[in-house]
Amino acid sequence: MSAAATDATTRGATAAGGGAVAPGRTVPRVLAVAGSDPSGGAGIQADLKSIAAADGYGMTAVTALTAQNTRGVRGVHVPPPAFLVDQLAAVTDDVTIDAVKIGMLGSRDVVAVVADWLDSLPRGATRVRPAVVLDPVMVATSGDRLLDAGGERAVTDLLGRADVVTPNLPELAVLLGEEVAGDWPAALAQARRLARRHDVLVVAKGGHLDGDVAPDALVGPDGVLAQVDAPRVVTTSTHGTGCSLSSGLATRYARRGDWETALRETKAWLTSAIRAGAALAVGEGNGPVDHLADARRRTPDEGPRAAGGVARMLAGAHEGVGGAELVAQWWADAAGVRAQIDALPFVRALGDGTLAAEHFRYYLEQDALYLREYARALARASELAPSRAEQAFWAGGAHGALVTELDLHTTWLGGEPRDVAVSPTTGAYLDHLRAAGRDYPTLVAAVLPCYWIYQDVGERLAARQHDAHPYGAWLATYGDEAFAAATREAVAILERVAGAAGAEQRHRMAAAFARACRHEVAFFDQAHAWGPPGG
Ligand SMILES: Nc1ncnc2c1ncn2[C@@H]1O[C@H](COP(=O)(O)OP(=O)(O)O)[C@@H](O)[C@H]1O
Ligand SMILES: Cc1ncc(COP(=O)(O)O)c(N)n1
Repeated sequence: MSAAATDATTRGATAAGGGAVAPGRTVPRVLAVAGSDPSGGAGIQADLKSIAAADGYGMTAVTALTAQNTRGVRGVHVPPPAFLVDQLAAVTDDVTIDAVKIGMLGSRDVVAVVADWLDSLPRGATRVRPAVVLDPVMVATSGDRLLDAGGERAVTDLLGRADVVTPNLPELAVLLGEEVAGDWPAALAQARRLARRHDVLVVAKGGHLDGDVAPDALVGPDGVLAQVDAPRVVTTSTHGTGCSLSSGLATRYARRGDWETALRETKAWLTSAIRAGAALAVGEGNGPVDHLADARRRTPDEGPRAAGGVARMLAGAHEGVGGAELVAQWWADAAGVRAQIDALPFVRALGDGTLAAEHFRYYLEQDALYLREYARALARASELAPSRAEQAFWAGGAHGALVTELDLHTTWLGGEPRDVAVSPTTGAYLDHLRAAGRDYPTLVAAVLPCYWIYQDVGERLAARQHDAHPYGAWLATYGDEAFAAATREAVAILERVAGAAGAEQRHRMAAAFARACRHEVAFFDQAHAWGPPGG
């Protein structure tokens, strides 16, 4: 590659994005009012894991105990409803609740307790009423009943007390007194009828339909507000998907304040959790999803439980897996974070042109700080590179970051970047690059996601460019072929280095790569998480 082409390389511009809790806001305090599943995949157990995966603080008021596993429900015990009253009062008297998820209720008496409790929650200006997501659980994935007949009728009374309701298709039909929808348009029409009848938002879920796509949609009284599609995962690990979706949604709404954003982020996370479920090898029937799969990948070097990519990668080290195969696995394991980036408010607003100027400026200023230090990491890679070609490649990348890219920032910012403070997100990413030190393979793995994820997300953003787009010229830089070529070359270097590395070294590389991917998400989200309010 020519020096000129390398100059255009590092990244057409920058990255930004998330996961972290926004400043000034606390970790959302989320209460699940639901039943217990001792096998851990559904009910309050799924809720606590989902809330944790969404960075929330989880609490539970237990409505019912079930004796169930992945194969079916053997028994249901509903404790005296008066004790649920006590549980709800104990939490409410002491804790400000940001969001509530309601799941299995079991019986009509329990529904009545929950209805009364919802009515007692604060309204008005002094204490903010929590957001309420109702998952009207009636039947388990195994086909067993989880709500008695009287409860089925009573649960309709709860609909008007919720902000969002998340029925699966059979539950939607029961709530309307209609036949189960046979296709997606019929499901959307039913969701709209339910939304109208009870003045509530409905999440229509396509999990029970067939086809390559598993669609979900946020539907209001006037129709579909947003449709969120995901690839349908071919798996039997779907025990608890409805519980997990609703509690993840409640937690993310408490943080984001926007149902569409919360649904997009929750769907991206859940798809990745469903994909990872089979590897848990829990049970013989419909197994659970792996709620914490992303978190495990984020810290693959921090514990013996490291699963998924790292486990496969370590196995690969013994089986003589080649560098290209290994790197392909790391990239496949990053599918979840790539979906998360696509779903971020910053990235969506940049794509559709509605991004607030203050948020774009915040991002550019942090990116300028990032690029100065990123260039140092690339220069260090150049210094350590074993061959002249790799030495020249990384030196070209460092030059490109300092000159081509920072010039671009200066143009967009209308002058040299201001002397702003390094944000916690930028600082954490830079610390990660510094931590690779003088270990060439780890350093190569740590700097790679900045090329690759940026190029991957950028390809989709570049396609959104048009003449009247306010960020059109910026989006066009994402489609730069020289940058795509540099990314391919960087990946080829990573494959070579991984191929030559031993098992321990491969472990360190996988960890550095996965962690840098997580930092990319946070970087793309940081203007919304830390920046000024968008106008
Ligand atoms: N095989 C699958 N692949 C991808 N997503 C799925 C799959 N099965 C269910 N989902 C998703 O899981 C969530 C729960 O869906 P669903 O199965 O319809 O509800 P429930 O678990 O309440 O029966 C939805 O977001 C749905 O799209
Ligand atoms: C205690 C309890 N609550 C809910 C469900 C529904 O599970 P799914 O999300 O698979 O429909 C369940 N099986 N057990």
